[in-house]
Amino acid sequence: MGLIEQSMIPLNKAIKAMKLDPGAAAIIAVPEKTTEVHIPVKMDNGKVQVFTGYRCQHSTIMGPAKGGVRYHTAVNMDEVKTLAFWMTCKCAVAGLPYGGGKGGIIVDVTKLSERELEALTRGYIDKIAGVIGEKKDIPAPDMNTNAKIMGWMMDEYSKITGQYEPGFITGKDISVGGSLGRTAATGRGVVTAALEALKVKGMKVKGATAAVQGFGNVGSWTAKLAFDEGMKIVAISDVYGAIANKKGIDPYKLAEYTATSKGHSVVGYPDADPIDKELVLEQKVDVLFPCAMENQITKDNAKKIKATIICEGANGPTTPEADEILDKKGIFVVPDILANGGGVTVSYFEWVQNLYRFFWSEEEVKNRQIDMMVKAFKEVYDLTLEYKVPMRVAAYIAALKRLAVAMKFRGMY
Ligand SMILES: NC(=O)C1=CN([C@@H]2O[C@H](COP(=O)(O)OP(=O)(O)OC[C@H]3O[C@@H](n4cnc5c(N)ncnc54)[C@H](O)[C@@H]3O)[C@@H](O)[C@H]2O)C=CC1
Ligand SMILES: O=C(O)CCC(=O)C(=O)O
Repeated sequence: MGLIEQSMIPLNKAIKAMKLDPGAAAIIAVPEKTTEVHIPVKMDNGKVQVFTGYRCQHSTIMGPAKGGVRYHTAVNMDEVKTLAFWMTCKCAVAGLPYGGGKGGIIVDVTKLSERELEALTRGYIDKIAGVIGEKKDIPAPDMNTNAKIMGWMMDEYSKITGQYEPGFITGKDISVGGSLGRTAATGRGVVTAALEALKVKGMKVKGATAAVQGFGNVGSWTAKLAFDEGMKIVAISDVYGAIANKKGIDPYKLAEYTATSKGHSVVGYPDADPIDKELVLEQKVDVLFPCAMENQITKDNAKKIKATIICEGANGPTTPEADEILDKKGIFVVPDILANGGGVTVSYFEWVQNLYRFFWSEEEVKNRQIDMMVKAFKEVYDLTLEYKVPMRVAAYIAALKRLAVAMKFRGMY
């Protein structure tokens, strides 16, 4: 089954449970606009290489499209469309005045020099400039993109429009209009959601055990902030391998290690033992945080999962077949479109600050983010009780309720 079809399964369950109007359901099932571009880059060896990139605006029903840009070899149009659809639902669950968008380039960033990466980034913006903008579609970071790349994108777009354009992109460095708290925001939201889930399950936070898949932006900040709450991180993986320590891993020390390790990998960290990376998902822990990428928890490994709670930092880490298995096992799953909405929430704060040219303190950003996440969690949890559906379906119901009202008032159905 392709990613788009997979993503329609919980959506259709929500549509059925809430008896959504078929017209509204049909609108939400497809993206508004997709763009494919080809970007020639003069490489350091003097030869030209042409890269393929995408941008998809799934929806602008509730506001401009919003969502990150991914640099990865597995990027394809279906993936970008699905990620954009998830952004529409995520923004609606969080109550943000945005639709959903996403972009990506098929590229292995480890094979590019800094100059090639910058040329590719600027070339991508040149090609998609017509379909993005502060009031149209606002990009942000995703896998293998970061504040430096957002800065190049902002600079290129500002050159194209002939004016300073901080509000066209979020996840920027503070010096060019970024928001305090954005780098840690997705992890902070994931941990906020996990704390709410522990509360619902009547479990203690201090000493609760956790395993984290992925140690990039989302995984590393999830691990650090969970550690700050007193949780014990017993296993962590990345694309290269995994480490475990029953006594707990200090993610701050691990981040110091990965700052200079080969490929910035957790592999070789001296205060833990190496384990098979698949085993991270199978640890007997209170909370499992999948923070890498889609389709990691499948029908093959779901049976072996022993966590009490799964809190999804990544987008789409669990396949629909796995979801059914986890549900039967009674595992409490906090779905991606709720759990990882902290990143786009603080992106929204960044955009607001850019529009006003007035900046908030980190404390203000954090408090507002936590308030919004706790409210969204409660709304979704109440819907699980009302409709007797799992948290994932309840999250789609929360999103569809908002989208349906907006569509109605726009006269779309
Ligand atoms: N950066 C953000 O603000 C947000 C990101 N997300 C999602 O979170 C996930 C991670 O994104 P980032 O942390 O930004 O990316 P990143 O590129 O900073 O980190 C990705 C991490 O996952 C690891 N990884 C990749 N494949 C793996 C595998 N098969 N097994 C174990 N580890 C693997 C990589 O080694 C790296 O440590 C993605 O699904 C992304 O769409 C969701 C919301 C916001
Ligand atoms: O910060 C944003 O605008 C979007 C982050 C993102 O791409 C995501 O939540 O998947």
